[in-house]
Amino acid sequence: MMGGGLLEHLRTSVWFYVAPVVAACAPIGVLRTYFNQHLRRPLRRLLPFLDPFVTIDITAGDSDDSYYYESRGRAKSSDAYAEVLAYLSAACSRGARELRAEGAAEGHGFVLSLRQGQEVADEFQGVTMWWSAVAPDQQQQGARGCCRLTFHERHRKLVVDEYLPHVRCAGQEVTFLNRRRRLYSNKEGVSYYSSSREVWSYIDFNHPTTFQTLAMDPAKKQMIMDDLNDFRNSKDYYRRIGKAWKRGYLLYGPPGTGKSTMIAAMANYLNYDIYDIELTTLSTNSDLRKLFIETTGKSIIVIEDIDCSLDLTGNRARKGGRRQAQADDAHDYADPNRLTLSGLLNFIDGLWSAHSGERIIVFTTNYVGELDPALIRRGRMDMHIEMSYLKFEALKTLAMNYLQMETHPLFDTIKELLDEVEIAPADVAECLMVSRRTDRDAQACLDRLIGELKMKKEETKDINNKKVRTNKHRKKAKTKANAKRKAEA
Ligand SMILES: Nc1ncnc2c1ncn2[C@@H]1O[C@H](COP(=O)(O)OP(=O)(O)OP(=O)(O)O)[C@@H](O)[C@H]1O
Ligand SMILES: [Mg+2]
Repeated sequence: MMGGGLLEHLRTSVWFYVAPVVAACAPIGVLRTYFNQHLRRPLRRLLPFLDPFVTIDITAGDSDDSYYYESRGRAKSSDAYAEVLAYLSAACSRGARELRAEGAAEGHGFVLSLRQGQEVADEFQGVTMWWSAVAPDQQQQGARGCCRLTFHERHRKLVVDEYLPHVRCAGQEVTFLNRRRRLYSNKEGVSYYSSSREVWSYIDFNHPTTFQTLAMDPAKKQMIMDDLNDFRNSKDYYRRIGKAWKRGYLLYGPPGTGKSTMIAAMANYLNYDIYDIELTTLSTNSDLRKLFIETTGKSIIVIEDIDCSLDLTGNRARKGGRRQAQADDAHDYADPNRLTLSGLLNFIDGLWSAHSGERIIVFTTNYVGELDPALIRRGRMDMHIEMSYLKFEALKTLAMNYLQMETHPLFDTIKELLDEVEIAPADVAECLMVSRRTDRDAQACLDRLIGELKMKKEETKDINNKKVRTNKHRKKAKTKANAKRKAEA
């Protein structure tokens, strides 16, 4: 009765006839506004019941927007996109049927990635995630392609808190392994306002040396490799104890014993870049500071022949006690217009704490005794490695490198000679160099080495004889002088 009354009432209203016409003719925009204002929210609440899947797009970025992102503390989206692509390439592309191949930065291999439109599934903690490579929308100007992740709503927390960080981390690792490594050298005329491009120049680093080809005591070699491994895997440890993630190595020994070769082996072992600092081209502490700031993580910073680099050696030790040295430090560092030992120490200790990423610093020297103890104390240079003259075990490595031989009848003679003679690996390497690898050539190389060792033995004998003669002479002269003094008394 009441319903009939209402209908009657509406029929008398003009809107009863006009409203459907208005609705039919209403512009789509009006309907859309009505939908957005009144219907969208309730429908969205219904959506998870109908479609429980969530998607996240990681978009290809613009290489010019780095300042924007860095200034807001966010990673460039292109970085994240590249990392996701790298991750997918390594982790999931085996399951995909349509792939894209790009030449790898090193070697003759290819890096595979998903072709646009391809989908792959990835398992993480027993949960399946779906990835697809989405092509940019051709209709939209400036649209970019993206990697789209789809997962069930109930795994949202797992994806945001654990899966995506895992993807980025693994992607960074793959990108790092695929990159070309670099050997940087500092340019001249660095100022504090120079950009990183003006501070460092680089070439690709393709040194073939590995720990396997490095000739030295096998136990010592293993110890160094273990130490590097521990360092590489100790991110959490360094964070827990509140120290910068860095480690210092001092390599010392006579010329040609493999100090520079060891640095190349370290870089190859860790897959790090090398920053080679030539201190003599710098004039102030600020220049040095700038150089350090512009290094990246996962790198080895090298200062070769530190004993020859400016006046950074034993001055402080000679000047007086510890107190005097500290006073000198303060004075030196206060003077930014000079390059000083205290400036260098300060950068090694302090500056890195502010840097993220692991760094290794290596000093090399031929004269360890002449260095200021402050420069090489434990904590600054954590490990002191002596690169010594060649011993028989290390010779076997060189024989393998140069002649591809594990043993030879002449090895016994060589072993005996090596026990008596000091010879640098570089000199032995010279003897073993041969253009053709026939047995006859190998024999000739070993003969050459034996000749060289015998010659050195004679030289050593001569030197020792001379020393004995001089000592005898000195002793005689001393006794004579004492006797004369006694007689006079
Ligand atoms: N321990 C070693 N193992 C393998 N090769 C070596 C070794 N030491 C030297 N060599 C060979 O000798 C060459 C010179 O060695 P390297 O430059 O590493 O010596 P260094 O100790 O850095 O000398 P310097 O003190 O003069 O800088 C290397 O290119 C390498 O071929
Ligand atoms: Mg060297």
